[in-house]
Amino acid sequence: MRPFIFVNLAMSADGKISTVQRRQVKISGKKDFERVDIIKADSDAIIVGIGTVLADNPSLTVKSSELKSKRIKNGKEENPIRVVIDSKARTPADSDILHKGDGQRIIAVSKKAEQEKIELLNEYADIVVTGEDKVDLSALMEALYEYGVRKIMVEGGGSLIESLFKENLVDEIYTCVGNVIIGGKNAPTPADGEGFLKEEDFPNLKLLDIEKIDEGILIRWKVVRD
Ligand SMILES: NC(=O)C1=CN([C@@H]2O[C@H](COP(=O)(O)OP(=O)(O)OC[C@H]3O[C@@H](n4cnc5c(N)ncnc54)[C@H](O)[C@@H]3O)[C@@H](O)[C@H]2O)C=CC1
Ligand SMILES: Nc1nc(O)c(N)c(N[C@@H]2O[C@H](COP(=O)(O)O)[C@@H](O)[C@H]2O)n1
Repeated sequence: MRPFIFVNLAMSADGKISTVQRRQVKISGKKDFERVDIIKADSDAIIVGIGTVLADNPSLTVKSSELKSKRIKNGKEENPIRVVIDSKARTPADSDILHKGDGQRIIAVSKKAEQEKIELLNEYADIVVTGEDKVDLSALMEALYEYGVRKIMVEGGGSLIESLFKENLVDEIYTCVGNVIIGGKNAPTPADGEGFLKEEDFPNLKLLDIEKIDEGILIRWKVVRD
C-alpha cells in the first residue's frame, strides 16, 4: 500500500521552474501561494529532493496561522511531515527545513549514506534507509504509509518528479503556469532526468480542470493508468 501522491509546481510561460543559476524566483502570484498553502495544510507529508533543499533552502512550512490552528484542532502537528529525498545524507544540518516550524521531519537516504552524516541529521529528523545507491522511491512510499501518511504533496524539483513518474508513483499533477519568461536551455524544467526515450513510456494525463489564477493558469491533470 502507498499514499495518494500529487505533484504541485510553478512553471514559467516558457516551461522553466527556476533560473539557469537555479535561483528561486517568484513564478506564481499571491492567490496561487494561498492555494498552495491550503493544499499543503491538507497533506500528511510534503516531499522535496535534495537538489531543491540545496538550491532554495525551503522551510516547507504552512504559512497561514489559521490553517496551522485548524491542523492542531484536528489533532495534527502544525506542519505536514517534511521529507527530503537525499541518498547521500547531504542535507545541511542548519537548513531551514530542519529548524523552522514544528513537526516531524524525515530524511530518506540510501545505503550509500555515511553513518556519520546520518547520525548528525538524526538529531533533527527520522532517517529512513531504502535502496542501494539511490533512494528506492516505491519502498519509501510504503514506509511512509506505515507512518500513517495517506496524502503526499511533492514540491519538486524536476529530477525527483521525473523519477516518481518513472516509478509510476504520481496520481495527479497541478501546474501553475505563471506570466513570466525565464529562458535558458539549461534552466530546470518539471521533469529533468534522462527523459522518457520511448513514446509508449510517456505518462498519459487526463485533464481534470483549468482555472485562471492571478495572471496565470492552474492546470490539474490526473495520471491515466492502463
Ligand atoms: N517552481 C517550482 O515549483 C519548484 C522549483 N524547484 C527548482 O528545482 C530545482 C531543483 O531541482 P533538481 O536539481 O532537479 O533537484 P531535486 O530537488 O529534484 O533533487 C534531485 C536529487 O535528489 C536525489 N535523489 C535521491 N534519490 C533519488 C531518486 N530515486 N530519484 C531522483 N532523485 C533522487 C539525487 O541526488 C538528485 O540529484 C531548483 O532550481 C529549484 O528552485 C523546486 C521545487 C519547486
Ligand atoms: N508554488 C510555487 N510558486 C512559485 O512561484 C515558486 N517560486 C515556488 N517555488 C518553490 O516553493 C518552495 C518554497 O518553500 P518555502 O516558502 O520555503 O516554504 C521552494 O521549494 C521553491 O522551489 N513554488
